[in-house]
Amino acid sequence: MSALKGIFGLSSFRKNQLEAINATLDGKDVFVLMPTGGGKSLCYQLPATCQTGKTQGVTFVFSPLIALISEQVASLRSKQIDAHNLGSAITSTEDAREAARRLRSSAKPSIVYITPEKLKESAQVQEILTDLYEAKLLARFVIDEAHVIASWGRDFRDAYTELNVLRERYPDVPIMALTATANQSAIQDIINSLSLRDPVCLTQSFNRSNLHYKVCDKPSTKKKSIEAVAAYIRSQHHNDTGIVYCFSRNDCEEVALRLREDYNLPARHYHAGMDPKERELNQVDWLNGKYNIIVATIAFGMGIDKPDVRFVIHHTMPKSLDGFYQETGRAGRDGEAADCVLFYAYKDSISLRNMICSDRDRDKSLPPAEKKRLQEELQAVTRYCTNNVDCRRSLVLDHFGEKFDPANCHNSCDNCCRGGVTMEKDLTDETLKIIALFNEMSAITENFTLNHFKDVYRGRNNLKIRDAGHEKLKSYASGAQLSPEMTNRLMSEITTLNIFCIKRVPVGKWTQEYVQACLAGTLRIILKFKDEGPPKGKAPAAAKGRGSKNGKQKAPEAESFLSLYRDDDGRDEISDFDDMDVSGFVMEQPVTGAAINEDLTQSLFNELKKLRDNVDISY
Ligand SMILES: Nc1ncnc2c1ncn2[C@@H]1O[C@H](COP(=O)(O)OP(=O)(O)OP(=O)(O)O)[C@@H](O)[C@H]1O
Repeated sequence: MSALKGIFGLSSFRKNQLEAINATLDGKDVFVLMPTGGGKSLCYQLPATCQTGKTQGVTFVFSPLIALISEQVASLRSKQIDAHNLGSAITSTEDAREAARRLRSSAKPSIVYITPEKLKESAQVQEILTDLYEAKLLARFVIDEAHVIASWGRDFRDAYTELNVLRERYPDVPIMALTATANQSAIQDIINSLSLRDPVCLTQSFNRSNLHYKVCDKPSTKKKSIEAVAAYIRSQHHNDTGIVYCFSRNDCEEVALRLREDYNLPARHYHAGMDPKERELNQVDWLNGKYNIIVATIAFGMGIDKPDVRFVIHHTMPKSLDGFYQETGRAGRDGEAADCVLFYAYKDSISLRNMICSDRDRDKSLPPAEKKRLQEELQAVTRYCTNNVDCRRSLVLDHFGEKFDPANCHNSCDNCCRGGVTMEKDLTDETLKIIALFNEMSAITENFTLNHFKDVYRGRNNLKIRDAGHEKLKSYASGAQLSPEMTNRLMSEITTLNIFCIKRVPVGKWTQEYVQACLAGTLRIILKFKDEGPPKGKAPAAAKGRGSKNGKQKAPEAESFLSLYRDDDGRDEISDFDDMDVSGFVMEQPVTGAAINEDLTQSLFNELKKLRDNVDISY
């Protein structure tokens, strides 16, 4: 307790911190699962300052990012804690050399940070550890961001999985593993991989009760979408600190510039492609409050610990719910209310999907299993965005295997705030009709837009339909009884399920979007809708009023989902996700409508009919 106050300047422990500290001081292995911003660092930083534990000496912390390490070391040194950075495999800084010298001297540091790669590749580090072990001067090993051990694909870090050598080579040293993102099977993988012995498992809800979630329709042009972001910030968070996440580097720069120049908002950009000095300056200026708003790619995230972030806006949807949780996890770390607003556009999910499938930006193709995993992650986040019924909190937590009672949301997400009675509708028959219509249309027309397809399905009668002779088709108007909202939700679901996909073809400055068939599924299509009643609560604006002049909530200017297809030719600005910050994806050539064998389609159809009662997938 005296260290908590005297060194860290804190008055009380948060949930599970004291238990973790006592367990490691008692020489036990510990697994800690705490939500983002929960205070994991203290669980090992405080014991590192104690010389009363069962094991004495240096605490070694394995951390994935050198930037994160530098910040932690600087923050500990500012508290007069003897912390050092032993560095990464690729850097050999003066700091790292000094750390090695100190570890060999009699004045050993309390806590040393290192990347797993450095341990794997440096004979010198291995030698130092062996010497310390023999002298009984290793207090504990700490594996921060331990979910990396259980991650695969792009997040895979060979050296993380090889941390099992710690238990093999230094069996008497207690290990603590910490993470904010792991479901039950990942937890087990971590425990097995590190050979933790009868670990004290301290897990708690992933729920961040002070974060308020909302999804808004993203306007179809960049200008309008930036206007919507600016309107939201000005009306809800004027003068507040926040982060705007964009997918591409170009977007970051443009959004920050427009916010500054057109809306007089103090914004700067941050992405991995910037000059490192300028990037660091923008980060430091934001941390110090010189600018309130940072417009960033996901390069800005893990380890960002500014307590008073009052809003996180996704100008582009994230690629996964894990990413969404991590990124929104930067908000409200002081425990005060904060808003997480995601601007969703169907076209963004199509662009991201095309990227996952694209060979661009990659030297070699991703293995099919990896591509599939990325697509599934995107499907999950797309469903989160299009679901306007279920509690957002429960949707996010369900992703981590946690059951959350929406009654405990207390109207702090947009869906819980909406009134009305939830109804479930089995739309399997409608899906069959859509597939039938698609087959009839693609037999006489090579390319058609989703907008046009919807018009035919809903039985509209315009010149374009008559010119193509689509009003004469057997399945014309087969969806006439569905509301526009249901039609949109259903079309989105069909695309999410890969029954249809959208082919985007650049035509000069524009992109044409055409519907294509991918595969016919054997699924039941059940969607929930809300029978709108009076709203149950105000739309979440958790930190609403803070700095807002009149406290009135002005809804962000947003267009409806339908408006994305208002231009009948499916025209849209060409996405400039080409400069995204993540590396690579592989493109699967979509099957064209014309290429689909009719017999095959018919048999898939029959299968769908046959199996529909056996498979029940509800969303
Ligand atoms: N007992 C406490 N009382 C008050 N504030 C605390 C306490 N413990 C930690 N904090 C503060 O909470 C913030 C988040 O802590 P920390 O960076 O350790 O989170 P984390 O769990 O590592 O989160 P993430 O996984 O998102 O990085 C920090 O600003 C820290 O100072």
